[in-house]
Amino acid sequence: MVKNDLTKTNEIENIDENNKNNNNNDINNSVNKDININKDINENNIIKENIVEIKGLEKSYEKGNIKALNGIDLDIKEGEFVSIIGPSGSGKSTLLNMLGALDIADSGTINVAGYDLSKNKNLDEFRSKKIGFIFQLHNLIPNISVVENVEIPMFEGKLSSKDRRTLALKLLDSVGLKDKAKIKPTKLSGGERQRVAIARALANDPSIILADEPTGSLDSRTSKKILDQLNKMHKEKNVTLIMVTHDMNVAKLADRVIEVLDGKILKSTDNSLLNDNITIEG
Ligand SMILES: Nc1ncnc2c1ncn2[C@@H]1O[C@H](COP(=O)(O)OP(=O)(O)OP(=O)(O)O)[C@@H](O)[C@H]1O
Repeated sequence: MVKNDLTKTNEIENIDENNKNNNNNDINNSVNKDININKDINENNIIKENIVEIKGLEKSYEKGNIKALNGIDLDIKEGEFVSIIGPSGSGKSTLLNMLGALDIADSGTINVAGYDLSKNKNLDEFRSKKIGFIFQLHNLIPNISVVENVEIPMFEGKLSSKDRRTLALKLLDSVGLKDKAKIKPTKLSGGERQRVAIARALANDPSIILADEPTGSLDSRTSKKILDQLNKMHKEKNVTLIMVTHDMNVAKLADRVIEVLDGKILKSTDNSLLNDNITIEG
């Protein structure tokens, strides 16, 4: 009996010891998990630096009578998808033009992809190497072929003509238009032209794509295709995407929606967690 009791006590002690070890393991695992989570956050912080830093940006037209931007403060992280929304005349396009160095601010600072755009220096280099533009009126050149349009931004680089053509065809393939490469843009539909504009915007492997109303003139089915393309490109290439739109349903697809009013940022809404499993409605 005594022996049995002793054995039992030993067994209970062993079980207790095992439980203690298991509990310690659980605690260690959860501590390790926490450390890993913190490491991810730290790693994310290292990877996702600000690619855009804007402070107190102001821009007036008509000798100061029209205040298009009235003190914009905005940071955008590398690889972020941001939409800018607001009523007509609120300053959206002016802000996008500043981001692409298509216009110069009156005051404030604007730093994009390591270039200080307030300094008015190396802006051609910045535009050709760092930025891809997509406009509502896609600006394709009508009298050259689709593939030649896509090659235009590549002339700044060092690719041979053969490599330019190969890359342009690959980009057209990625937007589903390889078979239209040899025809003139005038023979394409609005949606197809916009997809060519997306391919062309990617041609110089930019850090940032600036899109001004990329679906503005398109029907909802074609808009869906364009938005799918933009989303795909943003996710696969980790390109920072900044898109101006009037349409809140389109704006909400972004990680963050910036609402602009009277040249100022009214509100910034983070959608990144909501949009992880997003499907775009046609
Ligand atoms: N080149 C210019 N010369 C004079 N005024 C301008 C110029 N560009 C913009 N503006 C004015 O600056 C303000 C902001 O214009 P902006 O084009 O940025 O607005 P928006 O929000 O993009 O408008 P929309 O949605 O109608 O395109 C408007 O009052 C506009 O009339």
